[in-house]
Amino acid sequence: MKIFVSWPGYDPEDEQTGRRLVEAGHELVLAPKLRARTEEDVVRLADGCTGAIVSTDPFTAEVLGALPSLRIIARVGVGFDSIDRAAADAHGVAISITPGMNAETVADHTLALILALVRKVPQQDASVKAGRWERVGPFTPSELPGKTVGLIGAGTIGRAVARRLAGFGVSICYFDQLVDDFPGATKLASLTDLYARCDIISLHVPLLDETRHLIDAAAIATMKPSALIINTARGPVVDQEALFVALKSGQIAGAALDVFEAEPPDPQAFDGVPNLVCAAHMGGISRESVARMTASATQSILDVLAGSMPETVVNRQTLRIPV
Ligand SMILES: NC(=O)C1=CN([C@@H]2O[C@H](COP(=O)(O)OP(=O)(O)OC[C@H]3O[C@@H](n4cnc5c(N)ncnc54)[C@H](O)[C@@H]3O)[C@@H](O)[C@H]2O)C=CC1
Ligand SMILES: O=CC(=O)O
Repeated sequence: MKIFVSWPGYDPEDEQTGRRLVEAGHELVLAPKLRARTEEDVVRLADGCTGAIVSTDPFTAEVLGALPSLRIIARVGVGFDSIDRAAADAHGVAISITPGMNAETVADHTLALILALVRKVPQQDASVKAGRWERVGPFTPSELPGKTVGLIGAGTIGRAVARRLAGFGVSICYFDQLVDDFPGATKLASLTDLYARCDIISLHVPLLDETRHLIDAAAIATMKPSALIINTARGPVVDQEALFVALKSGQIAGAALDVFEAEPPDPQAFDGVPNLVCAAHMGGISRESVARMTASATQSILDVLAGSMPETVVNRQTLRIPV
């Protein structure tokens, strides 16, 4: 069977991944490395394929309707908001993810972004390289002990972030309707409460209808002027335009974005936006996590196409047509 591969971490010669698929009799259809693929790109490139190993390519209802051979989409990662689950259920397309394989990586990245903001690392880097030696002044950093960190979403990644923060002398609170048991962190009854109390607000929710633009102009207006926002969840959880307006006016103190409303973002959007640290959706990426996730996605493809339904398939209970 033909397997569409657009995940950039895929090595067709690797013994744990590409070679295993070929040895099992499958043919790899390697997508060209594009900055972003449109729905038309996916339909054209994955035409006739039975499996797909992907990152954030759009698998909308239209795309799924146009790819009738497809039986499994293996999402390398955990957030599968780029795949229309209801349409996949209706068309009998299994969606697998790689649970728990990049959570610690995202938590490391979140701490890196928090520390970069608090310690003003990017500004110091630019200043030293420009031949300056500014130690006390506008770039004087702050410190973490004594600060209050608010986690929105206390699932796998939120908790991994909290474990790391435990050594920094901060108070940790969180908002997550589904989580009551979170030793070392205080549950808050509302987001309003969290915005009012926290110095650092870190997002760890999936992108859902109710989390789209969770942080908007109205939410930002209730935060402390010293607040820092860190988004390693999904770009549309934050109203990016409202955030940039707030940073420019000094309504809040800084932000770090690993994810953007459109990826890759238009660099012109950053013009004149101060105290913004950016990364290229790198939260879940490390040498180690890429190897783990790619092997897991490969295994899911092999299992499903051999007729079994592994636990990595998130819609195994709701598929309306058996794969
Ligand atoms: N930047 C990156 O590379 C990566 C980003 N992610 C993103 O991080 C998200 C979280 O991942 P996990 O922690 O593994 O997911 P998870 O499912 O373990 O935890 C998510 C938590 O969010 C909570 N939640 C859902 N809606 C909420 C709301 N409206 N308000 C407050 N809490 C809410 C849930 O109850 C759950 O406890 C993923 O869905 C994905 O979008 C994940 C991996 C890598
Ligand atoms: O964005 C990455 C993921 O694992 O989700």
